[in-house]
This record gives sequence, structure tokens and C-alpha cells, in this order.
Amino acid sequence: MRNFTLTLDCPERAGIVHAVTSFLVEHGCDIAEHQQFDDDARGRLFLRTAFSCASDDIGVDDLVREFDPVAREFSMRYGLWDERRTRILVMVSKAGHCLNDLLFRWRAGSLGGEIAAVVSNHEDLRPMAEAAGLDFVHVPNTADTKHAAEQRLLELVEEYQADLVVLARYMQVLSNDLCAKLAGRVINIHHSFLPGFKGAKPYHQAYDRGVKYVGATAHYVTPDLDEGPIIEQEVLRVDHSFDPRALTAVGRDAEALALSRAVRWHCEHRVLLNGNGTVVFR
Ligand SMILES: Nc1nc2c(c(=O)[nH]1)N[C@@H](CN(C=O)c1ccc(C(=O)N[C@@H](CCC(=O)O)C(=O)O)cc1)CN2
Repeated sequence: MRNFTLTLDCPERAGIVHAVTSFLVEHGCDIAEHQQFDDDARGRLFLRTAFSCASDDIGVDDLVREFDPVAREFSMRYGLWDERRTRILVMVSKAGHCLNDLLFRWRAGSLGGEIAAVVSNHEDLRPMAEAAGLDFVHVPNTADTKHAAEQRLLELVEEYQADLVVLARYMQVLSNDLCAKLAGRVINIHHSFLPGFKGAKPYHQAYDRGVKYVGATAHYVTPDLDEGPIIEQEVLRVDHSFDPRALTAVGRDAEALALSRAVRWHCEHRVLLNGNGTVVFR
């Protein structure tokens, strides 16, 4: 028996779910989990189905070949995955709290994917990565070396066969070209509750504004800084007694939680793009 996941979105019309479930029955498959969302405002249906096939001989390529005619008939965008776990390249700078949380969940088997290596523009987090038995690759990234650094990153994505790049407080802005080459495959944790307080120092902005909650936002990376489709957000209560240092300390918890959830949901194929937003079948 093999396990697969199908996600799709298409223009709303009658017969979509019937077509999908009939296809699965005809191929000896059994549905384990099914979720769908009708976005009436945009006239699109979003669907995720996890299913098993009794036969070990059926693979993703076979299912794609067989499902393509159905997808064309309904103008579907779809994805099909087998049990192979998503391979992750984690990028960091100096702050280690998000990496630490990802490493713990990976070792505990609750991250939903495999961390393949850690890449950084600083040496600070090499001990944490190597203590977890992972390769640590130092790629300096300054204004003069940005292009070379990004070329090296693309090589590392190939070298480690990474499906996903996670910016776990990686403090360099990715170029438009790199964002295009890795579109939909880069998740960033922004250390504020977007759309508030963009940029590199949101906690000082939060302090100056006198907020009562601080938060974090995990989103797909696009060329527009901090504007990508949001996957998950977390907020925590604060008050007037929290200075920027204290706000930063509380924020670390929100960042680690929001990022780890977003990474797990992406790895479990629970996140579908919907315009500049997402549908998340948690
Ligand atoms: N194309 C994108 N790249 C990145 C994004 C993004 O949304 N789109 N998010 C950032 C992370 N980030 C906020 O979440 C962020 C990181 C860095 C900066 C910034 O201004 N960096 C300065 C250098 C700062 C330093 O060296 O410490 C810069 O790049 O000139 C703003 C926001 C990750 N990349």
C-alpha cells in the first residue's frame, strides 16, 4: 500500500468532487482525509485529499498521467505527492531561536520534512547545526557579493536536493531573480504581525507605537519585501512595561511557533495559494 496527497484548485462548477472521488475509486484508492473550501468570492474550489492505493505498483507519475485528463476537463491547478518527505534547506543569520525550534521538531519527527543542511551568512550558528549532525555552509552575503552568494545558494539547493528553503531569521533581502527561480519554495518568518511594522527592526517600531500584542508572520517570499502570501501568524500579549528587549524576547516565541507550523503545513501539502493569500487545510 502506498500513500499519496492530491491538492487542487479550479473554477467552481458541479461535479468536481465526484470526478476526483470516481478517479480514486477507479484506481483502487481509499480516501483517508478530505478537505475542501469554496471561495465564492473568487469562484474557485480548493481541495486536499490524502489517500492510499492498495497496489504498491502505482506511483506518482502513473497517477499524474491518469489524472491529467480530469485536470484538463476542469481547468485544475493540481499537485500530487507520494510519501517522500520534503527536503529543507534552512537559512539563518545570527538569531538562533527559530533554527533551534526547527531542529527540535525535526529530531522529534514532528516537523513533517527532512532538514538537509543549514546555510548562513555568519558563523554564529555553526555549533548548533553541527551538534544536530547537519552540514553548515557559510555563504557571506554583502552588497558586493550578493550575486555570487545567491548563485551559491542555487547550487546548494541542487546539491542537497532541497524542495523548500526556510528563512529562519535570515536577514538578507533575496533578489527578484532568486525569488523567481524559487517561487513558492521559500518560506520566511517576519518578526511582526503583518501588515504592521515591516523591515529589519519591527520591535523598536512596536515599542514606539505602544502595542499591546506582538506577533510574527510566516509567509512565502516574493520580491516585495514582507508582502508574500501569509501561511501562519501568532500573537502574544504585552503591555507598557515591555521595552524593546522584552518585546523581542516575547516575539521569539511567536516567531518559532508560527514558522514551525507553516513549515509543517507546507511539508504536509496543506497550503494552497489563493491570489496573494493562502488556503490552509490544517
Ligand atoms: N525578497 C525577499 N527577501 C526576503 C524577505 C522577503 O519578504 N522578500 N524577507 C526577509 C526577512 N526580513 C523580514 O522578515 C528582512 C530581512 C532583512 C531586511 C533588511 O533590510 N536587510 C538589510 C541588511 C540587514 C543586515 O545585514 O542585518 C539588507 O538586506 O540590506 C529586511 C527584512 C528575508 N529576505
